[in-house]
Amino acid sequence: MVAELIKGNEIAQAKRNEMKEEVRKLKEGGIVPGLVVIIVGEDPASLSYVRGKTKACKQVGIDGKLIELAEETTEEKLLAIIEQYNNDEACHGILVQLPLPKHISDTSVIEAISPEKDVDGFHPINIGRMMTGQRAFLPCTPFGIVEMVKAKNIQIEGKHVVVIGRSNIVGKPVGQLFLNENATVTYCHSRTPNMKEITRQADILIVAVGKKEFIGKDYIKPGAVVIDVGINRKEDGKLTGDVVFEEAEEIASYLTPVPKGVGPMTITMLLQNTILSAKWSHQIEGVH
Ligand SMILES: Nc1nc(=O)c2c([nH]1)NC[C@@H]1CN(c3ccc(C(=O)N[C@@H](CCC(=O)O)C(=O)O)cc3)C=[N+]21
Repeated sequence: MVAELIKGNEIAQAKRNEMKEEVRKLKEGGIVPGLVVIIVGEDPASLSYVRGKTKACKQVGIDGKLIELAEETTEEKLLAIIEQYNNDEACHGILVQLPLPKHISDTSVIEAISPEKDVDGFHPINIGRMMTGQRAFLPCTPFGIVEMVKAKNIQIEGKHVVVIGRSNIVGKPVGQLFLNENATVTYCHSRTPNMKEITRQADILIVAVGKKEFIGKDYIKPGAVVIDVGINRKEDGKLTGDVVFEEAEEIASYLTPVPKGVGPMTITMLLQNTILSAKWSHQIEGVH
């Protein structure tokens, strides 16, 4: 079997074209969705990611503002800037790029963002709302993964989803979202014995371990759907995932590539959340 690729970049582009139209209509009603992206420090990879985010905003007509702060910026100063945008009606979404410098607490920063502008879906209020099935901003990478599986008309209800990884940003919430879609969900992680025995039961295997080409074909049930969330750089500078692509391709039914898989979906769901936030702030209903 040769797996069919789930091309995140194409699904993302189709969604962005629809969003363009949605934003155009909102603007006719005087609403301009606005996103503020804040980065602290000069890490080149992080800078390139946030520039990608503001470029994507422009593509769909969202007013994207990038704030670049020096590495030495104090936590107090960052919190003051967040407070300024919490109180700015033209701003519907605030994203502070992670990781932050060591002298700034991620938790303090995430909790300082108004839950109504937390388009990353990282605030404990949004995590709680997601868990209890209330209206919430869903975290972008997990949300994008569900959307790309749905775009391929792959059934989720009743399927066994195995998540490898338990980060707050990807692993934990992606399992929750698939549970909300009526899947049976199992989590594996670094302390799981006999991991292969579990992952080989997965109908849908979601790999978010952060280790280059860690998952080979021996972890995959023939015909499984494999979602590779990893982004790692190889010695030759090329990007690769947490899955050995050529091996997974031989055995899976569907597979996401890296790059052009989950990454572009993450950014697209950020745009989606910003548009939703603009609607919700004007009491316009909008669904995920
Ligand atoms: N507050 C916050 N929110 C985030 O959503 C967030 C963050 N911090 N910190 C870093 C991670 C990483 N992340 C990516 C999003 C898209 C691509 C992406 O589009 N990647 C392209 C390739 C890009 C390239 O060529 O380097 C692809 O996979 O095709 C990658 C990485 C969002 N993150």
